[in-house]
Amino acid sequence: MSEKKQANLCRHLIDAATQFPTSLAVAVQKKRFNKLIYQEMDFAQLHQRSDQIAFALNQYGLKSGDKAVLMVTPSLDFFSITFALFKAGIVPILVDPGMGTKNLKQCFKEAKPDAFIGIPKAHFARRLFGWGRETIKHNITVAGTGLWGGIGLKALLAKYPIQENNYSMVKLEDDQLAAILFTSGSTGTPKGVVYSHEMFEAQISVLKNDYQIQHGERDLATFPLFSLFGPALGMASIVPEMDASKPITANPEYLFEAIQKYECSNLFANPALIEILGNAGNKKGIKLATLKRVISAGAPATLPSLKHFSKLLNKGVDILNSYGATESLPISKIASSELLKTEAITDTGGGICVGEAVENTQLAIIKISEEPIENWSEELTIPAYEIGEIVVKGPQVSQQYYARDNATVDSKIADGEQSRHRMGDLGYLDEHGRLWMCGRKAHRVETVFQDKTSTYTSNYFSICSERIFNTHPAVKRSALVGIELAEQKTAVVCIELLEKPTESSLKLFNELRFIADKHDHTRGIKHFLIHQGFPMDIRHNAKIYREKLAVWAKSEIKKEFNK
Ligand SMILES: Nc1ncnc2c1ncn2[C@@H]1O[C@H](COP(=O)(O)OP(=O)(O)OP(=O)(O)O)[C@@H](O)[C@H]1O
Repeated sequence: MSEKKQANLCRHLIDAATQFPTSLAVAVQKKRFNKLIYQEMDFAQLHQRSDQIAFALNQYGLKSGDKAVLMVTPSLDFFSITFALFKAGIVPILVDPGMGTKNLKQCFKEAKPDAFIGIPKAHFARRLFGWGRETIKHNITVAGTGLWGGIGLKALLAKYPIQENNYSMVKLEDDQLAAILFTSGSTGTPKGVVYSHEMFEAQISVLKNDYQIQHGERDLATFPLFSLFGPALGMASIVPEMDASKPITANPEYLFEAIQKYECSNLFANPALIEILGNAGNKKGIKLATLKRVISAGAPATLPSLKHFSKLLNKGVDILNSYGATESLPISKIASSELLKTEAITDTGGGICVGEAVENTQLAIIKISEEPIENWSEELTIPAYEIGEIVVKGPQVSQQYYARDNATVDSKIADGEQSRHRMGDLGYLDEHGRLWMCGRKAHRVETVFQDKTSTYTSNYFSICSERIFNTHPAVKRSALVGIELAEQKTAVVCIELLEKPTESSLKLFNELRFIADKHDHTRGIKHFLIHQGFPMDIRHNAKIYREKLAVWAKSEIKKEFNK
């Protein structure tokens, strides 16, 4: 049973501020007139400033249980405000601005925020698009004035100064709503994931025990949510000058400088950024000798880019590839040295190995289905090596979506006090208990072919089949989509080429058909199309918008048939 009203992850910040008040907690890199400058804050300052903000927010009328959209770029204020919200029991609503204005509007409609805390640009968009118009009562502008209809943070703090620094932090029940984090929406409208302090505590514990993060470390934090864990672990978060919602636009030089200046021991980055840093670093012969650990998360890793990036690291330093989702972060991990040994399996259709479960986490695979499952039973599990839907149970697993009862019913399975979460991802477990990821459930293509005498069915999985075609030397990446053709579901593979084609694509397609026929996971795939540049998510540059691609593929195939 959950303990009564004891939970607040800020207890870790208070511990750090007591034990090592003058250690660096946050450093933010900024570009000013062609120069990189740094703003810093120690643990005592972060604790004090978040107390001041929490107090002022309460005086301004915000109370525990209220919800506040937070659209502030990573900065000293971002850290202070986030910890202030947690201290005051105000629920931060965190969205990825990269998801687009239409999705954002829908998120705010569902989350019903009471307050909006943002930089001027965010307030401008709020007013322009009418975000949260129905419910927002308080507006606070960070790094700007109250021109936007509310109050500036500076003015707020001047108006309500805390008397003595003794803000009494709100404590919640373990499973009470602490934050709402929206998914990135690669398979539909983003969903608000309900976070509790118990989930945050479990994540902190995994970072300490599975990832061995220790007090005194310094992390180059390229992802805002992860950067918040730094101070909770006694680790300094070094935030580089970059747009965190578009990591692929980051300037590698800035990141290298920050790592070197602060002698960072940890780097947290998504696979797209790892690729960019690897390319730039190898060109310049850079060595990142202080890094002891690199954590890659958020999207499937590509093995060539891991190999490339590893050349910048000291011998023996691993890139830890983490698998998880907003609903459960992390679930499993595998070190690059292990992952590279699995390359041959991936290249022949065996999926990507995402490693073993992190502490206190149970993995299971169930039969693929779209039907809700009310109650868990061990009988639902299927044997090792059989591909099905990945199901996860553990203290870091969110128990529900916010205001999305249908999505909750579709993805949670009651199992005692905790629900299991259906990941919407397909995969299998091997005999060592390692998890292999085969693609998203929504991206599988089930084809049925009927002739006069028989019916033939084939199931194609995105990661399994694409990694096979990606081995062709001309292919940069590929994307499997399903289209209706003559009333039959047909698998089509779209191809992005490494270089502009010099000859007819007929030869390439024949070679790809030959490859397809050699492997169980691709046998029967006959349709290929060349695409100039897939529609991708801007955060990861790894998640292909297949729904859009399928519409394009259908029209292209039709054109070919009509020729
Ligand atoms: N290491 C990894 N290897 C392979 N896939 C990964 C890895 N890490 C994350 N993923 C993919 O990313 C998904 C989680 O992403 P996220 O929580 O941002 O939401 P989303 O799936 O992009 O959005 P939505 O759920 O709204 O469609 C996982 O379910 C999985 O498909």
